[in-house]
Amino acid sequence: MLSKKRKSITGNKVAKFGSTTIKPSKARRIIRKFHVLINKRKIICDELGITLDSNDEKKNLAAIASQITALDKTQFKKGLDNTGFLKSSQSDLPSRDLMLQNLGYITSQITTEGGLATYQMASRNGQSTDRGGDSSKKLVQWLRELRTAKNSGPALEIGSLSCENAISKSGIFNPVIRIDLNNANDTRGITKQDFMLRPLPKEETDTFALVSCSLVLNFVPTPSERGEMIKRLPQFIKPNGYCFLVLPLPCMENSRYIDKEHFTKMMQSQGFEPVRCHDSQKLCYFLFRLRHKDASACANANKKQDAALPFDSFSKVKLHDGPNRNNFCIVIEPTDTSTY
Ligand SMILES: C[S@@+](CC[C@H](N)C(=O)[O-])C[C@H]1O[C@@H](n2cnc3c(N)ncnc32)[C@H](O)[C@@H]1O
Repeated sequence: MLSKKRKSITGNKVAKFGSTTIKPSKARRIIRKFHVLINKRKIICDELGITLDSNDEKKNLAAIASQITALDKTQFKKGLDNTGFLKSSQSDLPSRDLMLQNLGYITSQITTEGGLATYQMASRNGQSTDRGGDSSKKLVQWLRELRTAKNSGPALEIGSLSCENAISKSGIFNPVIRIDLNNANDTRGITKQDFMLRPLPKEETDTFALVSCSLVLNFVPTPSERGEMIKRLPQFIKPNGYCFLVLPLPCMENSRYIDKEHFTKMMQSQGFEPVRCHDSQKLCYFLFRLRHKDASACANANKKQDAALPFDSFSKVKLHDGPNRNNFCIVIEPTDTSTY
């Protein structure tokens, strides 16, 4: 019997991964919800003095559980039991009780909905269906246009969900080292590692011809942590090596605090020059090449060329205003030159 391709009610293909099948619209909802939950949790935990310094969900949940007893277990429990709480109780100035209740609610949502594993399953669905598929196809297309040779050296893919993507199959990079906070998808091909904790390369031979960071920066919870990730990137890349970055289009097109021009200046401050940029319906793709290894030297060189450019650091500055804009932001703290 011929197997029929499954479609959702809107005509979009329904993706199947292992035994899990979800519609693109549901995948989008899960991704959005997870981002909202982890961002709100970070804000509340900062306010309550609860330290979440791990990207390991189990450790985060254990940290909350251990510290909540000292704060107020009753309020936290109220939140845990109260489905739909977050929406109904939003307030500009949440009281401590409200924060604890919200934290309880967020914790229950993250736990019951499967947390990071569910989010990654939804992201994999996104890769193959409504986002136009694997984002590294664009990277490979660009590198072919740039006549990049086969076997150009090793690549590092941060936030990897599959060993079958174009970046791994093109033959341009060898080997492709794939890392992710959670390697639930492929325990052999993807190493469980937090990029922020990956040891810095000691020798240039340990660096990469390409670092790919597709839809990862938007996953990082706070503006300054995103900035720290950007600052780390050049340290892993060979001179003239590439950095491929992908962000959801609204982060670049519709934010109060960032746009493509501003983001490009941030990357330039870290020694990168822009090579390619492309918008699809939902995503914004960037390819940068590393020119200067030393960000402080690069900042000074750029400052001399154009004194108006704030190249040392990028704080939270409103660039665009309007009711329908989002608050996606990246903050780059001044580089501590003593560490160079
Ligand atoms: C939306 S998924 C994107 C996956 C894929 N690269 C793509 O383009 O579809 C984001 C992934 O980034 C991973 N991630 C976020 N921060 C990370 C970090 N510090 N180190 C490694 N992986 C990280 C998350 O675990 C998640 O699987």
